[in-house]
Amino acid sequence: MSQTPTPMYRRILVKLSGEALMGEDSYGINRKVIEQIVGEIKQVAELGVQIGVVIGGGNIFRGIAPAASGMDRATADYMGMLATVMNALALKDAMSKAGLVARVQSALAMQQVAEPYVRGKAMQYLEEGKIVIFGAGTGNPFFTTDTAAALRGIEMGADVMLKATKVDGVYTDDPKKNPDAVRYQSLTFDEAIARNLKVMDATAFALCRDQQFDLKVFSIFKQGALKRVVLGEDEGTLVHC
Ligand SMILES: Nc1ncnc2c1ncn2[C@@H]1O[C@H](COP(=O)(O)OP(=O)(O)OP(=O)(O)O)[C@@H](O)[C@H]1O
Ligand SMILES: O=c1ccn([C@@H]2O[C@H](COP(=O)(O)O)[C@@H](O)[C@H]2O)c(=O)[nH]1
Repeated sequence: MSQTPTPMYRRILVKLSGEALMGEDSYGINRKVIEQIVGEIKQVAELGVQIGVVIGGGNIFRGIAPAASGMDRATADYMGMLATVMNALALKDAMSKAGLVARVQSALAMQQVAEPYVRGKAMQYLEEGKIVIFGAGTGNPFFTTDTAAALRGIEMGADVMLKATKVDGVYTDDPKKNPDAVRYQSLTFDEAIARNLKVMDATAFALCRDQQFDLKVFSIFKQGALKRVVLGEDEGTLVHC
């Protein structure tokens, strides 16, 4: 009989790129992709790891995108936050279909659609083995869902933030734009900030650094990568204090 491997973490906060949900499409949520991502998360849930998820909204709307140009920035940011709630609902639906129990909590009040964010309740769900999806980012304009992920992860007492994105780690430059960029095995938050690495915004890096909350960046499109990260195997880039 094969033994269940021991995870490195008891509780994790996964930041899921909204853009990743598009797959090869130019907008929105690709059904196959969301099912595949849920499959990756399920593998980790089956290890008994407690999982919180913050989802981005870049596949639908960003406050700084061309579609928002000419708009009041705060209004555009609220639209971006609403986009993340749409993604959160789609993710919960896909999780339920895959046999996972998940709850959505929103940082913006919309009681007919999602529970409000209540820290104690979210912690209770995690203890019960339910996956908690945090929608609407921080609930404040001028922030990003990366910062929301750092914030919720720290509030939840998670062991680590796992940034599941389209690239397989942190590079010396954006690997989508610069083919000569080289991947880091690990680096410090101070290095990431000083080198202005755009894989995550500086506010999120600084919050992680100040609260000593480690970050792993890895590709959600690489099969089994999330599980390998959770098992402490060599995968992605570690950003630490
Ligand atoms: N130095 C770097 N190393 C790695 N990726 C980088 C770097 N600089 C920029 N990037 C880009 O950052 C992206 C990762 O960010 P992420 O997937 O979270 O995007 P996002 O804009 O926050 O998405 P969303 O808003 O949809 O959640 C990668 O797709 C990559 O192209
Ligand atoms: O705390 C937050 C989080 C997000 N926003 C707005 O939502 C979009 C989408 O989030 P991404 O992190 O880019 O995926 C973002 O561009 C902001 O406009 C926010 O205002 N506050």
